[in-house]
Amino acid sequence: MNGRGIAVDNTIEELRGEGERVLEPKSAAVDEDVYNDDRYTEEQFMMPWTVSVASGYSLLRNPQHNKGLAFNEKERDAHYLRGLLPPACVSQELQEKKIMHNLRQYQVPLQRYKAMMDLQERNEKLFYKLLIDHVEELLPIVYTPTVGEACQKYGSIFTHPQGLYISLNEKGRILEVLRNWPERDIQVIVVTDGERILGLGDLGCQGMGIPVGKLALYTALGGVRPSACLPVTIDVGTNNEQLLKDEFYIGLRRRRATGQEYEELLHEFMTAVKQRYGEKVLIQFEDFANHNAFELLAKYRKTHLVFNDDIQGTASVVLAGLFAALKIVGGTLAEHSFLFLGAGEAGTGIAELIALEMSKQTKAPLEETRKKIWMVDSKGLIVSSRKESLQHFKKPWAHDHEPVNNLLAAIKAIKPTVLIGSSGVGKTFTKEVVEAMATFNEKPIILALSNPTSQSECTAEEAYTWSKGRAIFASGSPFDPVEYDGKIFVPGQANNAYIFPGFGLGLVISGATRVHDDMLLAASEALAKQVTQDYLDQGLVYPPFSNIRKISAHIAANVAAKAYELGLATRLPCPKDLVKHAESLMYNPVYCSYR
Ligand SMILES: NC(=O)C1=CN([C@@H]2O[C@H](COP(=O)(O)OP(=O)(O)OC[C@H]3O[C@@H](n4cnc5c(N)ncnc54)[C@H](OP(=O)(O)O)[C@@H]3O)[C@@H](O)[C@H]2O)C=CC1
Ligand SMILES: CC(=O)C(=O)O
Ligand SMILES: [Mg+2]
Repeated sequence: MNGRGIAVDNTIEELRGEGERVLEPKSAAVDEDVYNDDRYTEEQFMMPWTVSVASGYSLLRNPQHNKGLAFNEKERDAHYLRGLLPPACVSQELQEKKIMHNLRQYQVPLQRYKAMMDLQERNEKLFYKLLIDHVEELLPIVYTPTVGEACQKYGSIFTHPQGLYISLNEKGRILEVLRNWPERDIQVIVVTDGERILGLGDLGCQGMGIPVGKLALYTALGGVRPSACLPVTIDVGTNNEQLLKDEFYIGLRRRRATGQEYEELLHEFMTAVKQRYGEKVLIQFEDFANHNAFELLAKYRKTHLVFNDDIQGTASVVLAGLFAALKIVGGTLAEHSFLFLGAGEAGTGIAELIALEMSKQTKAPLEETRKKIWMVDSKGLIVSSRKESLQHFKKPWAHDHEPVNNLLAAIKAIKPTVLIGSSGVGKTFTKEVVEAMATFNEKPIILALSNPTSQSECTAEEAYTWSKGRAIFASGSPFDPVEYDGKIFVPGQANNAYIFPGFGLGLVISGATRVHDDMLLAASEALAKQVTQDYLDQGLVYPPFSNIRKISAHIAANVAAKAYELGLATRLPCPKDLVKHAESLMYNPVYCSYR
């Protein structure tokens, strides 16, 4: 809020008590230095004045309440806006039309990103209205792939802070830092430490673009109120040499803290969050490196409402895509075999959920169903002879087999029906790889999950062309439809953005206190049900994002139902119609009328 307010309010009353000067608006003549700005120098201390009643000039600069030219005549009179706006009064629809027109003039995606972030800071309702009404066009801007570039350049494009930065400097004072955030009723926190931002590696403090983007989707796609969302970046340093040398870098200039120093900061954060916001705040871990991600999830899932989007959200979205894909290619999960390129958070998280679902369907033990799933990491196929040296999360996937040192050889040896890319390395599904998949599968299922687009294992065009139009393809970042052999192929977007907004909404509306794996399965089923025969006929295994709010309501309802069934819900009794209930609670960014 701007410091040149016209109202005297509680804040000022408090300051009055502290013996500070009081603003008297009536005396604010233009030639008078009422704020004493001229008098103060950098060496002297002064109070940063603010007002808390949003009216007049400060109302126009309050993103939650600002409507810009959409303030009507009555509101302009009642709220001291006369003269602060040009005479035209316009509708929200016209504002949307204008912004879309302006956005489309920008050729560079990053310019669109900046324009969207500026809008979010200026007029929140218009930002969300735009995002909801133009979701397919704007998702690639506020989310992958453009958000990746924004994080890489965050320091140079930084104009105003978004979210909460908690660095090692704040150790011992994290609760105090949380109290600095203006909102008290937080329902969802997305937190990163910036170490594995998409497939772009360690971006340190500049990873903030990800929690900000994910939470924008929580609101636009899942209907969680923006004021209930808190983006957090934990800055423990960065090992990215380029950023450490970059004069515009916004984070701590030190190498990453590890071990006890890291754990203590994270523990203080987790404790402070519960203390400040209670038991039912959802903490979504996002884009942590795998050496921390699995441990954080295992440690805090017993004491907090936590969800790792990369491990669990991705698993749920891929399983949903597989449910739909099986309707096209036939067979049950257990009748298929799976090969992953990349055995990290995404890869092993997906594999574990597939194995769990297979085990539920066939009643076979998990150790058996896991044997249908194979993984290749940077050292080749994960096999028993490597077990000793493997990270703990890879061990369940070390099956008996000769060593195989590359993907193509592994495909030829395993003959999978499903190939999933989750290595973060682009262009790894080569022509030979896709052709090999198409040799022994009539309809190979190929998912190139790595983000952003530059890291995608292959493009949609490559998948369709090299498989001669036979691949069932989806990718983490979006690709345009492809024409091959006179037919249009529409690739799906296998991205956890389908899951986490509805999943989180389900937890919030049921008042869930813990996340259970069965809730992930419930989310997958709900999403897969939204893939109609029409979409399947086009080879689409995910519904279009244009229906996402309806989809999210169904996911939320299924997740909430599971929470009630498992006795993990606290908002009792369970509403009769959970879909309607979810829909009724979704944030709707239409302008309010001001008295
Ligand atoms: N579409 C979606 O919704 C999501 C997509 N992703 C994307 O998935 C990617 C991976 O994320 P995540 O699993 O968290 O990352 P991790 O770092 O946890 O895992 C990466 C894995 O890839 C392996 N790998 C790296 N390079 C190669 C290579 N050249 N050949 C074979 N394997 C390799 C690594 O092997 P090693 O262990 O040997 O180093 C590791 O097993 C990212 O691009 C991310 O954006 C992630 C979450 C959701
Ligand atoms: C989509 C996502 O969460 C990732 O790429 O990390
Ligand atoms: Mg992620």
